[in-house]
Amino acid sequence: MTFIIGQRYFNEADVSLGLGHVVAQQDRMVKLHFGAVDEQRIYAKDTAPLIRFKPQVGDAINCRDGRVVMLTKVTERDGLLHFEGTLDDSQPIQLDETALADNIALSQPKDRLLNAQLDSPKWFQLRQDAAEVRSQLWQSDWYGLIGCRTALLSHQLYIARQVSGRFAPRVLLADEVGLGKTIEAGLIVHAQLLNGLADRVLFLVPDSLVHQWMVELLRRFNIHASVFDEVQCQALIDSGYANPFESAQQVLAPLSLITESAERFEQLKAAGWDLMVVDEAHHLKQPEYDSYLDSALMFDERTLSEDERAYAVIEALSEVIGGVLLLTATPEQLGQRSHFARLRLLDKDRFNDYAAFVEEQAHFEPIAAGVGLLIDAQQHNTALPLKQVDKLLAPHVADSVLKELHKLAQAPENTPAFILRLLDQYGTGRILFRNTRQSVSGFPERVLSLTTLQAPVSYVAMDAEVMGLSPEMCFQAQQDDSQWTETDPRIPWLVEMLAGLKNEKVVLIAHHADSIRALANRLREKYGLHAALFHEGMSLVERDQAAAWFADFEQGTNLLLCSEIGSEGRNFQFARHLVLFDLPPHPDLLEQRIGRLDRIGQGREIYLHVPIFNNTLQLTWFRWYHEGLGLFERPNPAATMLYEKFKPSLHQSLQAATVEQLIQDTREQSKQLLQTLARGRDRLLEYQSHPPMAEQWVDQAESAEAVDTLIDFMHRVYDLYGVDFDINSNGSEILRPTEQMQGHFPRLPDEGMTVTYHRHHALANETWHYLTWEHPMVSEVMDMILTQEKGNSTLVAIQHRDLKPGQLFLEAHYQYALSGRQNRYLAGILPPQRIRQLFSEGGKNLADQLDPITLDQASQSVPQKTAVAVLKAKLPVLKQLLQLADLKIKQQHNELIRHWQKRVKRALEADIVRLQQLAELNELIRETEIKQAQNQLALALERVAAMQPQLDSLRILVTM
Ligand SMILES: Nc1ncnc2c1ncn2[C@@H]1O[C@H](COP(=O)(O)OP(=O)(O)OP(=O)(O)O)[C@@H](O)[C@H]1O
Repeated sequence: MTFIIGQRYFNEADVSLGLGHVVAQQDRMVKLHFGAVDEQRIYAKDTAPLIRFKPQVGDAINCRDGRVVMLTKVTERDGLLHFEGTLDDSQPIQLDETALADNIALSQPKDRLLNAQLDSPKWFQLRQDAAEVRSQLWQSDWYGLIGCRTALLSHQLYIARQVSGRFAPRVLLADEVGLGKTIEAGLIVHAQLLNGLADRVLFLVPDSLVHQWMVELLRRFNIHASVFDEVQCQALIDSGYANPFESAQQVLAPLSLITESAERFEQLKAAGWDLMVVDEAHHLKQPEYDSYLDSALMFDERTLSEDERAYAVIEALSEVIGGVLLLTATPEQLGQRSHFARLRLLDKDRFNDYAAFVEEQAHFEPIAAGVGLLIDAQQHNTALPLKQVDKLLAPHVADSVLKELHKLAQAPENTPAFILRLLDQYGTGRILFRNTRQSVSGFPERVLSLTTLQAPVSYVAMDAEVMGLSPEMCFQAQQDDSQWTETDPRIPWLVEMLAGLKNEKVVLIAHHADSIRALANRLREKYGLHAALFHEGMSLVERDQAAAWFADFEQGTNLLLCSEIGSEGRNFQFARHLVLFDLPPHPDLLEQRIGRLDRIGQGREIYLHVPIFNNTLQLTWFRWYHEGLGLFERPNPAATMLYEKFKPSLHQSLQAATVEQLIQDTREQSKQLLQTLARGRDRLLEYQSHPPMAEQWVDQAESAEAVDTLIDFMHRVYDLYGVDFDINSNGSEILRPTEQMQGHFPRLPDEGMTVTYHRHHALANETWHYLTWEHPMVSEVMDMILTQEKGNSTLVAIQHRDLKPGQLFLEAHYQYALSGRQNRYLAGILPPQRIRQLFSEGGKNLADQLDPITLDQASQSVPQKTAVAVLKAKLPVLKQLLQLADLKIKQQHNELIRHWQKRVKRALEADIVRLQQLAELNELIRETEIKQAQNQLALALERVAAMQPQLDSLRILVTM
């Protein structure tokens, strides 16, 4: 489309915005102002959902100054429409399209009906059904959460539903490795986008995960995030963008893009975002230095390390961006204090005192115990132990909560709601979510396969402490000529093991990229083994190519050699053998490594192959990880705390007796700590992140999918729009455009496409499009149906025993819809309202007596010629009935608006009261959240007051 400033367009996806005009355009973007709702919107030119408004000679058009002009001539000059016409008093007038009113309605069912432009009843029916379905979708709590290509897993659905309904949510998603934080974040973003709670979303991820994120967002969530790197930024600047980040709505960028360039950071900060997602947030390290937010110092390399700068830029961004999702599987990797620092990014006021934070955790235990007793009683269907619970809670909760507890004696069915309230008010649940393997079942067994090897003489000669956990690196640093790969026995051990595993895929991780490079050379040169490599010395594209080569089961390699960066975020669950070529220097890193294979979708047991040198520090660490913490069997939530404590001893070369003591102490303290955590913090976190009732949500979500209704609806759409569809026996359908197609059909490529409506097929066949009520094709089809004129005027015959033949009725459907930004969220409370009127020839409104279903069932189509004849014969009476319909709606208008305002007030006030109550008890409720909710209410009431009826469709019914 070519856009000229001043041209007038409708947004076909939201006609309630009124008639917009082009105010600016640049390269691929166009900006419109919609005067009726005073909003600016920016669109990509090639996908803009805009329809040019082109009135014709004979049309009466409304001008901005309120005058109405009957058009006698329409011409185009320099891209703008010029009109000649007459005013009411027959005065001639000339004007151009810039003078048109902003609130012109798009479809004109009245004109079409009176001009005998009648559509078949099928079109009318489709239009009514689309309006009904859309209204239900917008009211559904599941809208945005069940249309993604993901299995419906209760722990993810629960978190996503909790978070996605909030304004500007700020949370830490901290599920254990591989439990689906990316999926949870994707669901939250998707639902926020669909519900109009966010438009501009920024994803900042480690360099090595950019490609994987891009693919997951697109493949699972239909989110087309634009990937930004330095080259892309420069290209956009060269093409005229002052700020490259303003060119796209959803941006995915490596965090390094802004930590390495002050200019890019400032641009990103100025680009305005609703929501920011930061992956692998454990890398953010709060600087100790005070004025680190000073932008001149932030980028001075002498002041901050890379991880500290990462923290500083995210802190600066989180001060200007409302919604923030931080993702990390290992929140405590750098210790409790650094965990606290990340919570501080989400809420500075709340997390300003570390000592208080630590102290607070101690009170979680009695509350968790109380919640536990209630949940147990629920699950086993036994009497609620109210006295016991009262005793536990009384010292820690408000009196109002205890009162509610006592009421459960009379109304035990309110227990689940009470538990939720308790969790909501007395934990970190609103801000921190963490699911663990213990609370989410179905993970594979881990099988440890340990091989102890004699260290080569050259290693033994080195000082154990200096040698550390990667002896080969230490050796190499001291040698010029000989290579460690020539003597290291791990290599022949590896080759032999690989030979035994034949066609299995194997991931090998070592701490250093140099170890990986040397190992790859040796395997290739001496043994003819070609492995894929994945390390920080490679470009992002090279890494993605290597991962893809490894993932290819037909022509790919079976061995992937990764440095530690391969141990984060990547999906390698198609493999089940992991070689730990060395041990990482932190228990969380070990968990990250194992998590590449031990993640959702694994399905089979995984094998951990660990070669360890006797008589080295490696053995001490192995025993400490294994016998002390049990880390090769399952994650250990106490590991970080114990690491902090025992770190000094672990780094020393130790006598055998001291090692035994160290391991015994670790084991005992781990046991105690785990028990304490399981009673307090972790238990509460577990309930908050995945309460038992979440299981039922999966069933609810499944029934909200309404797959059969969708299939029926889409089949009618294909029939009417001329799209060819073939149903296959494998659960898919093939859609193809045809010559008979009625204009453009959204998202249907010329070559056709394979689709499925079923989740299990969609998960198994990633090349098929997964059509759901939330899929862009389906949403755009509904937009198309509801905004085009087709189906807004029809005539049918009806045969019904209660209705005498020869009568005529006029059915008019008016629609009231909210307009403006966030209308989707409000639309959840007040979806587009349809007012139906049904008049007899005598002007009696029979809408309540004759419901639409009865009429639909009794109706038959009428040949076009007959319909036109009836219409002509009844024109005078129809005109009167149309006037009557308008009059009636005007009479009801104020009453309707008041009624809807009450409804909106009731819903939004309940939210505000709940937040205020929570704020008294739980500091995690932010003042801004309450203010936002109050502003939202004021805005909503204004929006409701501004609603105007639009005549949507008309049907004439003639009885036989
Ligand atoms: N609901 C789901 N449906 C289908 N696949 C899923 C689902 N949840 C997770 N997965 C798959 O499981 C793997 C792990 O999920 P994800 O990457 O979201 O976990 P994570 O917690 O972010 O992992 P990490 O801690 O390694 O960053 C991915 O391959 C993901 O696609």
